[in-house]
Amino acid sequence: MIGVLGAGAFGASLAIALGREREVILWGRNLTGRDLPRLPGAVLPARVTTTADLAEACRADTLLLALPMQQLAGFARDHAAHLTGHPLVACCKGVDLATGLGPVEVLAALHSHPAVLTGPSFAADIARGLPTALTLACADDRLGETLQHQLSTPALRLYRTTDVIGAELGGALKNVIAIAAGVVIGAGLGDSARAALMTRGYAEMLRFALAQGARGETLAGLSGFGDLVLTCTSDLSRNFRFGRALGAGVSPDPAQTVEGAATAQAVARIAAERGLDMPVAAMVAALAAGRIGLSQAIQTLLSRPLKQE
Ligand SMILES: NC(=O)C1=CN([C@@H]2O[C@H](COP(=O)(O)OP(=O)(O)OC[C@H]3O[C@@H](n4cnc5c(N)ncnc54)[C@H](O)[C@@H]3O)[C@@H](O)[C@H]2O)C=CC1
Ligand SMILES: O=C(CO)COP(=O)(O)O
Repeated sequence: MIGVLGAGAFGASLAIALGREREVILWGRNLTGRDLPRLPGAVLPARVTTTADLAEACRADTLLLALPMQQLAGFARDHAAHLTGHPLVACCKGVDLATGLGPVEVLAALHSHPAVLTGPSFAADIARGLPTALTLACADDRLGETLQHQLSTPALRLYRTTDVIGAELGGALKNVIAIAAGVVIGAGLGDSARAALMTRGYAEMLRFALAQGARGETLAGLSGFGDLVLTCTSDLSRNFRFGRALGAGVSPDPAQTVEGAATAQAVARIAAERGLDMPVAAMVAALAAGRIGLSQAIQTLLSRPLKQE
């Protein structure tokens, strides 16, 4: 039995996808019956049971944590007694603002080798049974292989890596670049500018991740390049839409989970501390926090010194 903790859009979609193949229990703190308010119209398969009782959900063996990144540390701390010892798979994308840690490091006190599931995967697509491929990263490759088989379905193909840092940073950083891509489109700068921004943004992702010990090929894979392309080019992305609203000078929807906004603050701070050049992340952090306006943000990007690619 697989437990999915968090019944927002992504947790619900994973429960639907996995529940087509095997027994799943879906936990949400406000879950009532089988209603999925973050995934309107989606229906849970019969093999998915639902609960608002965390102890009941934690009778499952493997636990998938599909919570917003900035809630993960508090959740792990508050519910350590239920979570400790289970194989844990973090399904969130971001960097914890308070500590600068990724999801796997945040969960490290609860299991010796937490895993992370990341890559190009809109909840709406997953729930409809549309195909995609994801990265399952676990430092313990034997556990990673077990999880890979447990969590793969005919529509969800999981590729395995032991490069946890690379996988989680790819997922975290692509959201920051997606906000910037949204700004470019919202401000009417065009598709060519977006492609340039994505390319320079990818260079930033790689620079930051390599400095934290990631492998370059992980960033070039599903969890980095793959998710960057998806998120920077689709209206389904909340990070892209958030940036597009900023670029168009309208207020973003405050009800949406936009991981890249807090992650940009964390990444910009770490980059400044370590002397890493991350102009796109710094711009997104300043714009999202209201420290600079739109014209200054665009000017910052366009006035970078001329240098070798
Ligand atoms: N929606 C998507 O297409 C995808 C989302 N993700 C990632 O999944 C993570 C979750 O995102 P979504 O499910 O989309 O967000 P969401 O906003 O749809 O749902 C978040 C859920 O977490 C619950 N929650 C928030 N704080 C909590 C807490 N302290 N304790 C218990 N429950 C809490 C909320 O009640 C809500 O049900 C994010 O890190 C996101 O980047 C990853 C891939 C795709
Ligand atoms: O991570 C995602 C797709 O892989 C979802 O992106 P958003 O959080 O921007 O909607």
